[in-house]
Amino acid sequence: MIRIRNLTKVYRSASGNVRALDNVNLDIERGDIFGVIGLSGAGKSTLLRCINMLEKPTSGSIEIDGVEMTRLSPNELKEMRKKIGMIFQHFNLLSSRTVRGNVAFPLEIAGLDRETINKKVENLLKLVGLSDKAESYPSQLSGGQKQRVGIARALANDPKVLLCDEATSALDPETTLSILNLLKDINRQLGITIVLITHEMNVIKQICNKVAVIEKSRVVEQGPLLEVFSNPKTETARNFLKSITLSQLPEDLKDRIRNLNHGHLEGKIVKVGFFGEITAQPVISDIVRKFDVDANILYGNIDHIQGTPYGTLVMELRGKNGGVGEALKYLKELRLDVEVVENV
Ligand SMILES: Nc1ncnc2c1ncn2[C@@H]1O[C@H](COP(=O)(O)OP(=O)(O)OP(=O)(O)O)[C@@H](O)[C@H]1O
Repeated sequence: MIRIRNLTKVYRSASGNVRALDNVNLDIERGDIFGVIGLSGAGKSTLLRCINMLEKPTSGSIEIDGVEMTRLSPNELKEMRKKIGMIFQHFNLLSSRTVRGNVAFPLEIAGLDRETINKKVENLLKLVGLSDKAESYPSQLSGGQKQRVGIARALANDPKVLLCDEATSALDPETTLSILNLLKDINRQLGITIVLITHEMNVIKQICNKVAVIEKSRVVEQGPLLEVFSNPKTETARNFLKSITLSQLPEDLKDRIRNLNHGHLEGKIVKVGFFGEITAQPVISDIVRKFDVDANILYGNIDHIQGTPYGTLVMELRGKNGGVGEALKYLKELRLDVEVVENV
């Protein structure tokens, strides 16, 4: 569906050149919800904006449905852009138009007749759950409602692809979830391919089936979500995974750790992040047996990404003759994320 080859983008300015994308290759298939994750400045927005030619690539190829985007004439590009909807972090709505007027806007530009426009707008507002807000102005809407208008407007010309530029970054967690669920429904119901960029692993885990990790202008990992995060090969991917596995610990845990009745054995409080198959292995009883340590579980949580478990475990390990150190080494060899919270 979208085939990107050797895409390079260099911004040139008086203060010097910035290579925002360096030889990027990506394959996005029809029906994918494809997430691109990376830190600030990695090149995510540039990549998204190159897909619909809002930024002109310096070199390389972008094919959408077999059409080479970099070779289109201005008129051909205008037509092709109708097939590519886009939504933005700050919604980019027209403040002087009502919700209805905003959604109708691309249809008016496309030259459709009033009756067709009215009908389409009605259906779109129903799809995004805003039928009762048709006559409201953007300033009268919440962030989540504004993004719903953005989505309805992006879908007006029946696109095949929807590009989402940090679409939930300005929203609270609950609203984020409702917008992500709406995007998932749209993907399923209308068969629209979605490409989204984000710096938040929580967004990726919620809806994407495939992911690319972008680091300093290059795609360093890509593939099915579970494949990439079951066996992350780069520090960047590992850190994104840690952001959900080694998640925030409860406030009272520190007090509980402080109040533990410390014995005379050497001990450590360790936080272990796990993802995937490893949860099926009896790692705790393994370390107890192999290294003659005591394991006291202080906290644990478990969640699922597409049926695959992941989570965090905090435990107190105590032992003698270096047993705790050996146990930690063993856990790391199993590719678990291990962090020593405190020596006790
Ligand atoms: N118009 C521009 N002119 C010059 N440099 C630019 C321009 N747009 C982006 N850049 C630079 O290109 C690099 C990639 O920027 P880009 O916005 O694509 O990253 P990003 O991953 O989307 O970051 P963020 O999450 O902070 O938006 C950065 O170093 C940025 O400063």
